[in-house]
Amino acid sequence: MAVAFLGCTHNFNCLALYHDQAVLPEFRQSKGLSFLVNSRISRGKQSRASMEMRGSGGPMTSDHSAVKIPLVLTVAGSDSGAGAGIQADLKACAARGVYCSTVITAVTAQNTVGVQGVNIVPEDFVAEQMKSVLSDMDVDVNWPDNRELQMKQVSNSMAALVVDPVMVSTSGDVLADPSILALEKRSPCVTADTCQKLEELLPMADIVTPNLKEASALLDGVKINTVSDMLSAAKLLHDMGPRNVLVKGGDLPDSLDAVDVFFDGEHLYELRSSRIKTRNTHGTGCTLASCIAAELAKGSSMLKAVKASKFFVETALDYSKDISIGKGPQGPFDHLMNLKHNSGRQVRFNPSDLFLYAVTDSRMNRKWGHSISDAVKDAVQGGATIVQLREKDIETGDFLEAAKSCLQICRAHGIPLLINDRIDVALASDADGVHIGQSDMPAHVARSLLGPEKIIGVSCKTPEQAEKAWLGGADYIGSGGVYPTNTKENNRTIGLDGLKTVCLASKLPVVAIGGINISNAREVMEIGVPNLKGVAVVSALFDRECVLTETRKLHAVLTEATAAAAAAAK
Ligand SMILES: Nc1ncnc2c1ncn2[C@@H]1O[C@H](COP(=O)(O)OP(=O)(O)OP(=O)(O)O)[C@@H](O)[C@H]1O
Ligand SMILES: Cc1ncc(CO)c(N)n1
Ligand SMILES: [Mg+2]
Repeated sequence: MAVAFLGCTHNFNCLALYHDQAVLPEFRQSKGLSFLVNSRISRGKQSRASMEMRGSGGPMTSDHSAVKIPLVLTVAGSDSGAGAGIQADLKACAARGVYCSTVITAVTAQNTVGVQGVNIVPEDFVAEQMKSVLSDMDVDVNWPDNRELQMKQVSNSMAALVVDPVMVSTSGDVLADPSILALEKRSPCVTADTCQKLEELLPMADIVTPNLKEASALLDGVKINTVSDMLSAAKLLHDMGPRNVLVKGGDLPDSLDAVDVFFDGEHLYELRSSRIKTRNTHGTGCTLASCIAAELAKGSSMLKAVKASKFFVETALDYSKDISIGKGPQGPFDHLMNLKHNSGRQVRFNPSDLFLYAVTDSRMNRKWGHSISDAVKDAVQGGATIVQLREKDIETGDFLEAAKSCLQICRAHGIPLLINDRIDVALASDADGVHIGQSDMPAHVARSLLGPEKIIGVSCKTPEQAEKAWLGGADYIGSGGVYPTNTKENNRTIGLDGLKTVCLASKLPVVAIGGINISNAREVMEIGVPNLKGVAVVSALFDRECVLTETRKLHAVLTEATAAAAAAAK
């Protein structure tokens, strides 16, 4: 049968799924195995441009109303503790902006202590779930009765296939075959038959992602204790047929880094990230695999998907390193990176605070004989909705004193005060947060220092920087220079187009910055993207004799521009 996925209008929907023995009945021994099938981007049907457009919220389909969403389907086991398995896949895909449907192959009774039981879903019912999803969710599949044809159908209709050969978790729990669990988790924990059946699947995979124990099991028990062993294992696994191999080194003994080895059949890559010191690593493997699937579904190439996914895991582990869920040795982590926000933060950042964003400049204040606190007072009274102290040539002690007095002014008006770059000054003064640039402290480090309640803004000129800011836990993006400016040396101008590109690429609220004043603020607000929340200005307010008057004028321009935009949208 002609496979509709490749030929129909839906062909830039990508599906990822874990296969299981229900569609591969001959894999009976491997009941607990889960396999992830993914998008065929690497096989190159879609144009990258169309994938990117879809990833950013467009384009519309031919009926002009529906927004196409990248899809992932996982076929895997459920983890009642919700750190790994299906639950990890759902959270990882949600965090990556991809829809995930789920076919459940096994239900585990599991928590942070370990796996207490496994209940296998009958093969027929796994097949029924597959049929329900595949016959409906944008993959136009004609579902055959014959199991072998079903397997072919699934393989053909997916854009690519990711196989995560789940057999042994980091906790040491055996997930490959329930009969082994009943035998007190003895070692070797994976049956030869399981490996043999998996071998049959590998040639179909676009990538296989074993951890150290799983790689060893697939290679007849070969010892993998060093990075050099991992490199050899990746090559040997590649000989078993998958297009790409990722040997995950989360459990590598005595390793200061978290090292994974990637092999595409030609080049070997050692992918290193910092090893986060935390008990909360349950489900890193599932998360990595589903994140790779999600990135592929968005149109990424394989290596880029793997790198982005590794960075995602590292960032989420770092964010979650001090959360406490469960009493056992291996806790879950927070894929969406907002649990601490919700439990701790009293007043969440309000994006409308970005409306008129005043950024101070000591040189200008000196020129006009204004003290920092007088300048801030005038800006606040004139209608500034947030203030940032950007003091480049001031002693630390003076900066702290200025921050404290400005904080009193801002608090009295109920508006936030941010500190540029200096996390120490923000902490010492108890300011509301910081604004950081690309060469300052990375957002995720700032977040871990400042905790969940402080506001973090990051300057971004590109969608890639915006993505990193979001992953790092930023609350907003400052994007520019929109126009040329003298306030900042060597600052590349990105123009209104560059601003719009960053806004469209991010879910975060954005404030425009760079050369904005009362004569051009209106055209900035008129670019017509909902997450552009306001303008940030320096000289338009502070390189003027009367800060109060200038702020009032700019406030009026912005109010008019937003009212006009709202009327036009109706
Ligand atoms: N402490 C850590 N800090 C940073 N990265 C880590 C850490 N632990 C694991 N990783 C990364 O997480 C990913 C998953 O690797 P791991 O070897 O733990 O898989 P796994 O054993 O299949 O996971 P699990 O069984 O816990 O779901 C890899 O990219 C690995 O480098
Ligand atoms: C259901 C399930 N799948 C995978 C893993 C691997 O972490 C786990 N612990 N539980
Ligand atoms: Mg692990």
